[in-house]
Amino acid sequence: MKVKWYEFSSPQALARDLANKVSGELAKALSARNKALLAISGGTTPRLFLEELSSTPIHWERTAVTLADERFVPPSSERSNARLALRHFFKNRASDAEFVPLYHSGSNIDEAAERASKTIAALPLPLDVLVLGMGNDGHTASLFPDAENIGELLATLDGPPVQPVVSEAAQEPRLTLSMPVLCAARAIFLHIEGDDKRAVLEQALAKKSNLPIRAVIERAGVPVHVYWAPKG
Ligand SMILES: O=C1O[C@H](COP(=O)(O)O)[C@@H](O)[C@H](O)[C@H]1O
Repeated sequence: MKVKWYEFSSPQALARDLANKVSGELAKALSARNKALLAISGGTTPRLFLEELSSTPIHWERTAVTLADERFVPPSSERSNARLALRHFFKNRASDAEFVPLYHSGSNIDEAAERASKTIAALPLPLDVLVLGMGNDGHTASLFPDAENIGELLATLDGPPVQPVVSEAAQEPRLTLSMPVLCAARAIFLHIEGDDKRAVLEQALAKKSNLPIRAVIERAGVPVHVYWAPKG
């Protein structure tokens, strides 16, 4: 499988190294093009990394930052990935970056996905850098193993860049970047912490599994850099 492992002794050490790698990739993109595109993940793991990244010295004013996935909740909700990004990333030097949210109010998740797709389609894709997370069930972005449409989500080769997801495990409906958008990123990092997630990922990589994380790694156009540390 196309993965490169990087292990750290603590979440702090991981966060510093990952922030430097991601800002290095963005700096390369910014020297080749006028604008760089970054997609970050939500959940609980990325806080320290986002804090570190926010202080790195690149041309954030020429960088657009979106999310790999979002929960169908407004930014005022504790569960919002946008809220996490606004609190932990869009500050320090990165306060100059442009935020491209996935959340749009709408009467249902399909309508919200259509609106988010228009926003993402207007960006100069592909993503320069994608930083994924992973849940203990092997989901990444909001590609949940138990999603009603998971077969279609993983197999799709084109279509709208943002897809709606309904899954019991996810709690609320979700918006996720599509497989083609995720897998076309020029650089892909997977940030996981703790022995449980390590075991899930190792299993997904070792044997033929249907887990979404494996599907993304298999289809990605570049090797996935796995950043792991024990839980803090
Ligand atoms: O629900 C989500 O879960 C994954 C993993 O989150 P974590 O809390 O276990 O770090 C995350 O990557 C994704 O963006 C988020 O929406």
